Amino acid sequence: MRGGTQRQGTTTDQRLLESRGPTDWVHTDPWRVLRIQAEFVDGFGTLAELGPATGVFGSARTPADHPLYAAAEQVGARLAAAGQAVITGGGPGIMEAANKGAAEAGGISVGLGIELPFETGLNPYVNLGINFRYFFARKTMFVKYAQGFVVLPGGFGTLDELFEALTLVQTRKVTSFPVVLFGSSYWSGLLGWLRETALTHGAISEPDLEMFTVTDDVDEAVAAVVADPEPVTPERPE
Ligand SMILES: CC(C)=CCNc1ncnc2c1ncn2[C@@H]1O[C@H](COP(=O)(O)O)[C@@H](O)[C@H]1O
Repeated sequence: MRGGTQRQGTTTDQRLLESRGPTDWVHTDPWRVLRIQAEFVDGFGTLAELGPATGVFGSARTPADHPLYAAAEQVGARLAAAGQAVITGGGPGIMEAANKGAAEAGGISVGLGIELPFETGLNPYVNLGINFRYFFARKTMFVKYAQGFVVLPGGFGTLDELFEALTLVQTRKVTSFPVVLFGSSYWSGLLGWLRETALTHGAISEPDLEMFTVTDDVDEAVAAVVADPEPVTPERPE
């Protein structure tokens, strides 16, 4: 079967060679597939030889004078010192702090940027950057190239990335990622809800709650993702 539609009076190669003319065809879904494909090709090609890496997630809104910015910077620096590349969303706030720590410690500082209507661009501490149009392509890169995650306080974006990692572990799509929740007071409400509501409801099981390390200590956070001696893979109820 042949795909596409023939626009009245023009041919595909004519439209290709036409330098001005309407461009609406470029924006149709079948053509978008090529763009999506290109994002994967670009991402895989750029990151294939990255080596061991940790993802650091957290709020885009944390200001540079906030204690969590300093903590994320230290996390980035210690990860780099331990030979880990640091992968972030390449934006401001916690992402910038982790990239800064990694870059200034001489490490590989990866930023997987995303095109947003309120564009901020990659932060200046990214030394290996890719810009994505599609969140899902970008998220694949996070989970394909990072072997563990340190998640600092954040909003919807951070929660999305955290739960993506946890879902992949829970469903055994990946053997295991060590996941660190940094900032115990920030995460306590969510953890309490998971235990008291989601677990009680039967929506998750006890081992699911053992998938993460909760800490306020930079060294403990880094040790949990770097060493990971006995990664926890939760049992699925039969
Ligand atoms: C000032 C501002 C809002 C800039 C947004 N610029 C961004 N640039 C890159 N990644 C982002 C951005 N916003 C959200 N994200 C993604 O979502 C997470 C943070 O979202 P949030 O602030 O927790 O919900 C980050 O780990 C990142 O991967």
